[in-house]
Formats: sequence, structure tokens, C-alpha cells
Amino acid sequence: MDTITIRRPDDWHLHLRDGATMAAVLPFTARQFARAIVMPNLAPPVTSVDAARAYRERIVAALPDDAEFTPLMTCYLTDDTQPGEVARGFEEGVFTAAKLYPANATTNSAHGVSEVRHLDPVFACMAEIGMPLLVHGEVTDSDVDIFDREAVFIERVLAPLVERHPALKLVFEHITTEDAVCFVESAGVNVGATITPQHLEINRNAIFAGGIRPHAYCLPVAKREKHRLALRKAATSGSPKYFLGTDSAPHHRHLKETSCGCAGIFNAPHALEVYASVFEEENALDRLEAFASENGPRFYGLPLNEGTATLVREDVTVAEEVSGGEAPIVPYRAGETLRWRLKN
Ligand SMILES: NC(=O)N[C@@H](CC(=O)O)C(=O)O
Ligand SMILES: [Zn+2]
Ligand SMILES: [Zn+2]
Repeated sequence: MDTITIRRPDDWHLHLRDGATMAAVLPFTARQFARAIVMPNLAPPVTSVDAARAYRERIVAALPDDAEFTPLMTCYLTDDTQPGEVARGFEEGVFTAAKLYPANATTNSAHGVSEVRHLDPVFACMAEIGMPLLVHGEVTDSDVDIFDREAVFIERVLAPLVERHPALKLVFEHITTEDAVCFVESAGVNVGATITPQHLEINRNAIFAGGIRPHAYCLPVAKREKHRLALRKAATSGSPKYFLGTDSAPHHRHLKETSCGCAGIFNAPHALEVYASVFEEENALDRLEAFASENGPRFYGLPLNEGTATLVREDVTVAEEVSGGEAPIVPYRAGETLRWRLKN
């Protein structure tokens, strides 16, 4: 098989940033995906219906003329979030979901939630109206080893949360461990997960291959090989619980290549091609469409896209860097050759 045509895919986890950076990175995603769940971790974060509406307008205004792309907005939950604001945003079609960042877990999460249980009234309201909760699943205690933060989060925060709100639609975002796969498997149909291209391709060795590799660093950090294998198995299993979420997280080159580099991998330019290679390596190309284009909208209760995307078996070399507005950004697998090319 040298060509694959699938229903046009969506990205269920994306960072677009704002301003000139957003305008520079947006065309990459609009070329690959019909819709994307846009993360709200701007500075300051998107915590209100008005802020999300304004951000959505800035994104739409920055789209290339020929783009067919719909941004789906999210509400950043803080200790002060009121159920009424979240519900109003959902009912007015501004918020598609709400995002839970444990305070200080990742980029721009200083305003995140300090005690998850305190937001139970918000979660109860979301369960009632069928609004999905998206979770960055890592504890932040400095005494927990960074490679254990996802597994400990499941035990201390996520399992109790799901038990308290059994009907809540919940997406465990960018899962990186076998523990997360086991948790998702054991939970009800209302619990799903996104999986990034990099966590299917690299394990933690990639961060230290011959020296320190800032462009392989994201959060949650890549784990041991056995976890990568569990993620590949889950993504390609055909289970409707797993769907495509790139977590493309652009940071300018100088903010990655420095003594304290930012977390985040910019994979938007070739995310679909990378997923296709993974599915091919797992002999599961026939399941790529479900993962990329069907499981996400079905979980969210949104219509499937009408158009198609075609991948051809042709080498494509990833750029060494791309323009990121004020400064360049280094894409995932910069300078390397990929085996599939998205045609359009
Ligand atoms: N994934 C990352 O490493 N970084 C993301 C935040 C996030 O998704 O946790 C970012 O906004 O840069
Ligand atoms: Zn995250
Ligand atoms: Zn993210």
C-alpha cells in the first residue's frame, strides 16, 4: 500500500500560543487537521467565556485564506472557577471542554488547581451537562520522582476523582505510562486518553542521546521503553478510548536551548505522518482512521469530518527550524526523514 486516504483527522490536544507565534504555527495545524482542542495555558490563562471568545476570534483571524479549520476552545480551571461560568461557556458554544492543570505541573500552570477536590461542584456540573474534563495528569510534589509523577497522580488524584464523579467525561491527556493505559482500560466508556506522536516514538533515552537534547523534552517526560510499547499497543488496539492529541507545544529555539529549557515538543508540521509510521510499524494502518478521525469526535459527541486526508509513501525531510514569529522554532525530528507525506 503506497497511499492511505482517511477521513480528515482532528487534533484533540494542541497549544497554539498567541500573537505572532500563534500566527506562525497555526498554518501547520490547519494543514493537517480539521479541528483542534486549543489549550488555554496562555499568560494570563483563558479562564472566562469572554477571554475564550476573544482568543477564538484571534485564531480565526490569523488563519490562511484557504484554510478549513475550526478551533475548539477550552476553559482553564483555577481554584476560583465557578460552575456557572463553565456551564455558560459550554452552553453558548464557546467552551468545548475544561482543562485541569495541577498548580505548577507544566508550562504556564502557576494558576492551576491546588486542591482538585475543591472543584467538585464544577465537576458535578460538567458531568450533568456532558462537558468533558481534560486532565494534565501529574502530581507536582518535588519529593515524587519525575518519572513517577503520572502513576502517582492516578493513585492520589485521578482514581478518587473518577470515583467521586462516575458519569464525568474525562480525557487523560498525553498519557505516557503503562499505568495510565491500565487505568483507562479499567475505567468506564466515559474515560478516554490522548496519545502524542513523540510518546509513541521515543523513550527517555532520547532526552540524553549523546548529550542533553532539549527538543526531546516535554511534560509528562518520556518514560522507559516498556511504557512506550504499552502506548503503541493501546493506540493501535482499535479501542475507541484512545485518540489523536499531538500536544504540539511550540517554544522558541532560545527558550529550549538554554540552561533551564522549556518543556514542550513542536510536532505540528508532520504529526500525522509520524502517527502513520507508528501504525504501519505495528501493522495497524487500517486502524489509523479510527484513532485519528473517529474516536475523538465520538467521545466528544461531535460530528465526524466530511473531507479526507491522503498520505503517500514518499520521503519527506523535516525542516531544521521554522519561523515562529519573533524567533525560530525547532520542530520534532528536525532534519530527519519521514516515510510518509501528507498530500494537499
Ligand atoms: N507538554 C509540554 O511539555 N508543554 C505544554 C504544556 C503541557 O501540555 O503540559 C506547553 O504548553 O508547553
Ligand atoms: Zn499537559
Ligand atoms: Zn499540552
